[in-house]
Amino acid sequence: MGLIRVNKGSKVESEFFINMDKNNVEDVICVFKKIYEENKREIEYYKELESEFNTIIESSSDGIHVTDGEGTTLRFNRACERIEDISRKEMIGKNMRDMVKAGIYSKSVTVEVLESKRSVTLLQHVNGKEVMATGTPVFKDGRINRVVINSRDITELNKLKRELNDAYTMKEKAERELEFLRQRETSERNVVAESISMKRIIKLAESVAKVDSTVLIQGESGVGKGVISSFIHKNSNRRKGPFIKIDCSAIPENLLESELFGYEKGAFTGANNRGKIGLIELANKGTLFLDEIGEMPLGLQAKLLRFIQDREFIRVGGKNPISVDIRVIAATNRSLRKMIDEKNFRQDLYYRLNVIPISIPPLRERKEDIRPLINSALNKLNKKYNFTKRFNVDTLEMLVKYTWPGNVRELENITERLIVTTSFEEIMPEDLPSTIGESVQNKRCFNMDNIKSYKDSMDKFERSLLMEIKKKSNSTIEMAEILKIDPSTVRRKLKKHHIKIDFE
Ligand SMILES: Nc1ncnc2c1ncn2[C@@H]1O[C@H](COP(=O)(O)OP(=O)(O)OP(=O)(O)O)[C@@H](O)[C@H]1O
Repeated sequence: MGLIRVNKGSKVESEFFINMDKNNVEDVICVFKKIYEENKREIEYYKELESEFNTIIESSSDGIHVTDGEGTTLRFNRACERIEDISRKEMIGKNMRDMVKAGIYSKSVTVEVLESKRSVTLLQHVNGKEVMATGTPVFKDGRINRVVINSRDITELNKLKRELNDAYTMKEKAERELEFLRQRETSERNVVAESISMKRIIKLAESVAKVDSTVLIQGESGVGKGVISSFIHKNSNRRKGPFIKIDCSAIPENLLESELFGYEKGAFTGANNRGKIGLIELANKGTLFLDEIGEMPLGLQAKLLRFIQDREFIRVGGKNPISVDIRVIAATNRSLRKMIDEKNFRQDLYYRLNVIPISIPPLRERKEDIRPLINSALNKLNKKYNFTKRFNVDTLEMLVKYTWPGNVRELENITERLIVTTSFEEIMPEDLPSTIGESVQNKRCFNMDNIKSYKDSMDKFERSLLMEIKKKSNSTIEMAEILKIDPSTVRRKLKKHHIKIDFE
């Protein structure tokens, strides 16, 4: 027996022990002794490279999915698992054509790459998610050897896109509605101007609208100072800008300054800590309507005067002046001249405001406007309540004769009350509140100019008489006693005139 040592190959140093018996080989023992240092380093390098490669693939936040040339999954990184909500175990070794057949994927980018033999990007639906995937073929010897797919979950992105689109649509809708409401308001709120005085005011307002001069509108409460002021705005070049109305009498004195001029953060205790924009700033590029200017506290009048002179102001607690581009319209039902004499209104402010004075007369001085105003209110309210009510001629006559201390606002309120509280289509004089009936001296229930026939007049008289007596009675029996007729006759006549038997 002898041992022969053999060195074989260039990479591995090995020893062969051969057991020989008379020239015959009995046993061969082979011992691989040593790997060449050089090869060992090479293998370690490849191992390290593979581990680094795996780490990169696993740490990618985009999905990386690799299939072979048949579309069978070889690799499926962690991001893929998260994005597509499928575990690696379920994917490795599965063919993508089968996954589409099983309905897990809506379509497969791998299949499309294999068919088209080029890079493909498409939107896949996987487990209810929207996944944007790009597949790239890797060629070897002219054939596709691998398909590498990058995928990204765009469900969230699409959701945000949809929300953004919805927001845009809503914004456009709101703008259109606003425009529609503006137009409707102008047409529905057509300013009634039948009297010569109102016609003159409208003409003046139209020419004033073309310039930016400050306007002071004076007139009793409810005559339409607000209506004329918004008419000026709507007919001016600022019509697309804001129309900001400030009712100086409605805001408490201690809040008026910060409401008007705004404040900087920490300006006073209780102030919003981000500061607040004032109504004057909000009116930039538009019109500022200072209603009830007579109620502006004296202290604030000085600051308002400075603002009107320079179109610049400083927020409460602020340092830097802010400039705005606005037209100012002020209105009052008080005599500012008298207030100046009483030292309650600054004379210099009055002259700054009174550049273009407009004085709206009360309704009692422009009776021609009453009828069209009633008709306009009636149409508006009939539309609002879906009614078809109308005023009886005598009722209308009484309304025209009434002095309307509350002016147009009172007229609108009474019209609304009558429309809502009366049961019949035609609103009769008896339906009017007693204040109107009493103040209109002529208490006739019919108009001498409007007699159709004897019967019609007698009918009107009878109805009117019944309504008046009913107001004074608590039952049909009481009515019968006053009228000295039978209660059954009273009931029959009430029925004939459609008067409700509704005693409390
Ligand atoms: N000429 C008019 N045409 C149509 N409606 C009018 C007219 N004048 C006034 N009105 C209506 O009368 C009501 C009162 O008008 P407005 O508020 O403009 O009066 P005002 O003088 O500003 O009142 P206040 O002094 O109380 O502020 C509003 O509903 C308005 O639409």
